[in-house]
Amino acid sequence: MIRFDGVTKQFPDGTTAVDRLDLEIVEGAFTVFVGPSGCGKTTSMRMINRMIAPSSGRIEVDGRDVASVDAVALRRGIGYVIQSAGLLPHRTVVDNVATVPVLTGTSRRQARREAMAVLERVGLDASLATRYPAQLSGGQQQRVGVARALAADPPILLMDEPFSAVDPVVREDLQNEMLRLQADLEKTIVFVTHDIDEAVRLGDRIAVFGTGGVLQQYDTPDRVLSSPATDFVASFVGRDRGYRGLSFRDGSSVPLHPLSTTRAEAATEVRLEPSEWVLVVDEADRPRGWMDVTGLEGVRAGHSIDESTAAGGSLFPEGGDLRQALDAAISSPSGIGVAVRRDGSVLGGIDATEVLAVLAAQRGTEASERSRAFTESGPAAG
Ligand SMILES: Nc1ncnc2c1ncn2[C@@H]1O[C@H](COP(=O)(O)OP(=O)(O)OP(=O)(O)O)[C@@H](O)[C@H]1O
Repeated sequence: MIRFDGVTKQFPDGTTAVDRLDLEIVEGAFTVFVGPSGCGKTTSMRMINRMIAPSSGRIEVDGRDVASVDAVALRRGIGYVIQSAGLLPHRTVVDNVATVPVLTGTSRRQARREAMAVLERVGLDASLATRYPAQLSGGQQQRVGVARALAADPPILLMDEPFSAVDPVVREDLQNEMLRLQADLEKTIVFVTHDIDEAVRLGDRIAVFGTGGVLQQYDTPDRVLSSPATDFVASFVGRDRGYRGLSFRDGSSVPLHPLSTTRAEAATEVRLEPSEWVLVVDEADRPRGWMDVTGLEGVRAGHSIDESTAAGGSLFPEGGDLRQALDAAISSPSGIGVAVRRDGSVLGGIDATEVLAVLAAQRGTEASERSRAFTESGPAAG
């Protein structure tokens, strides 16, 4: 466990970067420090591995004050990943990853063998191992940075904006990889980002920092979105926080309705009223697009299915959440969302108003549970 106890950091020029921080970071949890630029996230993180010393207060790692522990020994148990990956340019990928184990006494051969296994773990092809960092893409360099931090198998991993320099698609890949790794490794991870979406996606717990290094809220992503503790948090998480919060709600009780579908080869046989739509599916029953009367006339006139259908919206995967359900319904040209099985075949149709009814029902249940807890514990107990 990592514990901040009344920690303040004031730099010599008078800037208060972190202001009386109290925080307990749970072992094995993915904790994200989030907030706008300059609010003390990086400073707080760097006080954990003693790269920065607090002006007052105390930081404990596993019950020991970090100020009293040898800094080198402390850092051996704490991996550190930064935005630029921080790789050594004149060493190959495999030797970058093997650096720390070699420094701590593992033979070069053994360290390289282990480095190859870690590279595979972070999703890097073995053929990249002999390249130099400059011969890799930004996303690949970040993976090497993560591999290097993991090579010494530290129980704690600090990650400072590790994915902020890569494009959004690669970034999403890296985030998924991180979630997959963490499910496996269960390290104590502290991750700094200024991107609330990234925080919500990755974190078990989120610490929202505000101006002047004051901690605003420390909570689950769901609670940060649904019950911001301060106006600062509310404005930081943004106007569409309610919609984002839907991704923490189970969509399994959204009603599914039979859908009118047709195979592409039979599309010319379909009968449609002017306001009706039919979902065209392929031979495996997977959606290809929506067709209305105009599209049907097109197919009958010899146009292709792709030319005659409107691309479907996003799909609602079996087992998905309420955000995916609502998005599927409102992004569909027909107004009906399409639910699909794991193999991509059509499962049924979704109505947006029914998704909202499920949300209202879930909220109603939560409200009555809260009021029961309040009555049982008595107003004075809280
Ligand atoms: N060595 C330093 N000397 C003086 N002020 C500093 C120093 N390092 C950081 N600061 C200031 O402390 C405050 C917090 O900085 P910090 O880097 O922790 O913020 P951050 O939330 O991580 O921001 P960013 O996302 O931009 O990195 C800022 O006002 C910054 O300018």
